[in-house]
Amino acid sequence: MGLPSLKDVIAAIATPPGKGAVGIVRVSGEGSLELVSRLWQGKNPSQLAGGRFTYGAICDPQTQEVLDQALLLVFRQPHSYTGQDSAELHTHGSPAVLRRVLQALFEQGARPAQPGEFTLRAYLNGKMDLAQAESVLSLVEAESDAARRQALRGLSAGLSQKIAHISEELFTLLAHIQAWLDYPEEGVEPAQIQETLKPVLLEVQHLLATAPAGRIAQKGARIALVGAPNAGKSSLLNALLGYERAIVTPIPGTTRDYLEAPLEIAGVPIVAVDTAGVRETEDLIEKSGVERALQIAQEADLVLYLADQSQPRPTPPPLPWARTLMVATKADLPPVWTEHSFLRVSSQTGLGLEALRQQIHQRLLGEAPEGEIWISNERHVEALRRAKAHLLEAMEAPEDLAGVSIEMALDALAEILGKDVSEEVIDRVFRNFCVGK
Ligand SMILES: Nc1nc2c(c(=O)[nH]1)N(C=O)[C@@H](CNc1ccc(C(=O)N[C@@H](CCC(=O)O)C(=O)O)cc1)CN2
Ligand SMILES: Nc1nc2c(ncn2[C@@H]2O[C@H](COP(=O)(O)OP(=O)(O)OP(=O)(O)O)[C@@H](O)[C@H]2O)c(=O)[nH]1
Ligand SMILES: [Mg+2]
Repeated sequence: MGLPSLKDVIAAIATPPGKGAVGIVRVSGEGSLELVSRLWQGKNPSQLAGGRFTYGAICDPQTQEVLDQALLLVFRQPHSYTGQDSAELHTHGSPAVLRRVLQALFEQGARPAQPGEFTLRAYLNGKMDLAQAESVLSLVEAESDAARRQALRGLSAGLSQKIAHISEELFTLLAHIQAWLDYPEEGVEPAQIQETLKPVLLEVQHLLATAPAGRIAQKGARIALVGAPNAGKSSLLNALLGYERAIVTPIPGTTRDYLEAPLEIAGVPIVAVDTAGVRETEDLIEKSGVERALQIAQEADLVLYLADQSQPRPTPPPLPWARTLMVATKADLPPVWTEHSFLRVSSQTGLGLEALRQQIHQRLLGEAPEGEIWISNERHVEALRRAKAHLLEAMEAPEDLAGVSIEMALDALAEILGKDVSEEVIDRVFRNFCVGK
């Protein structure tokens, strides 16, 4: 295995498959401008200023056939995305054109780029750290505004700066401990290990606490609507969606199987799951619907437990209460019971719906402060957990041993930025990229 060579000229189509207004072929590597110039009719790419477009034609050097009229964008190392000489051919966005252009580049000696290889080069050439490269991938995959915001923050080195700051404090402490151990007679004050580590540990814990919100901003959340038959689950689903997705009738037991519908709340993509009303039943179909409902509630990121406040209060089913929002439905009808912990909502009049949306947003993302970096990457979570464990060790350890734990914490933090990581780690990160990125 091993990482691909940095030396080759690599080429790939950077735009998505299919027809588009414009298609882009990316080329990067030492000699890439010279290679492209053999296909280019127009100003000589080797003499173009970096970061500038020029208009011309792409020609097959073997047949002299014009493949397309195009724009050529040139970058000169180190001032490019990859840090190497690079070029982009902006053609008409036709698969037939793009295929031929790529073919001609291969015939001139370029090789197909592997998934993420342009960004891999950017990382290996020091244009970005590993956490930023991962943000590139997150940004490309972002399907919601919340995800886009988070990824962009990571790409702008938000996390990298935080990690660098924490690491600096640890390096300073380490140096102090070393000095104190090495020159005990020089009057070096003993390091205040616990006092120094406490705020650092808090920062790490703070970052870790953003992980659930970060994951939800990135991937979205599943919300289960659960409650007794006729509680108004399907009606609430429809009200949240703004259209009649689920069947609503006055007959208890209308919804028998679960039903999923996508919606967005405050920029977070959500899958709302309407479920069968939970009750004791001998009906085999309904029974498995009820079992499913309870299962879905256990697996959901958030549960809405619905209870009809115009009817005697039902006995609640077993639910993950820490992740459950309690909703009193049919608030337009006179209440038989009231309870402060329940949010009153009417699907019929829309009363309380906005408050419910806010509560949902708050419960899903509330712990993580807006405007700050949120951890959304499992690799980062895992490394931060290790750093935290080593910091806790260091706080317990005698002075002469604390340094070892601090060093291990530093190693874990460095992994996030991709310093001294194995090829396997790098390979695992870039494997998920698309070709051309
Ligand atoms: N056509 C096109 N659009 C694109 C990209 C691209 O590569 N090509 N990008 C890629 O994914 C993103 C933009 N990111 C980029 C980041 C750095 C450089 C770059 O050339 N940086 C140099 C020079 C900067 C300068 O001229 O001031 C550098 O950092 O030294 C280019 C694009 C989004 N849009
Ligand atoms: N007045 C009033 N009636 C409501 C409201 N929400 C639901 N209903 C009525 O309550 C009945 C049951 O509503 P559904 O939404 O089907 O209830 P459900 O919880 O999905 O019921 P199952 O699928 O049987 O478990 C229907 O007749 C609805 O019209 C509300 O906000 N106000
Ligand atoms: Mg229903």
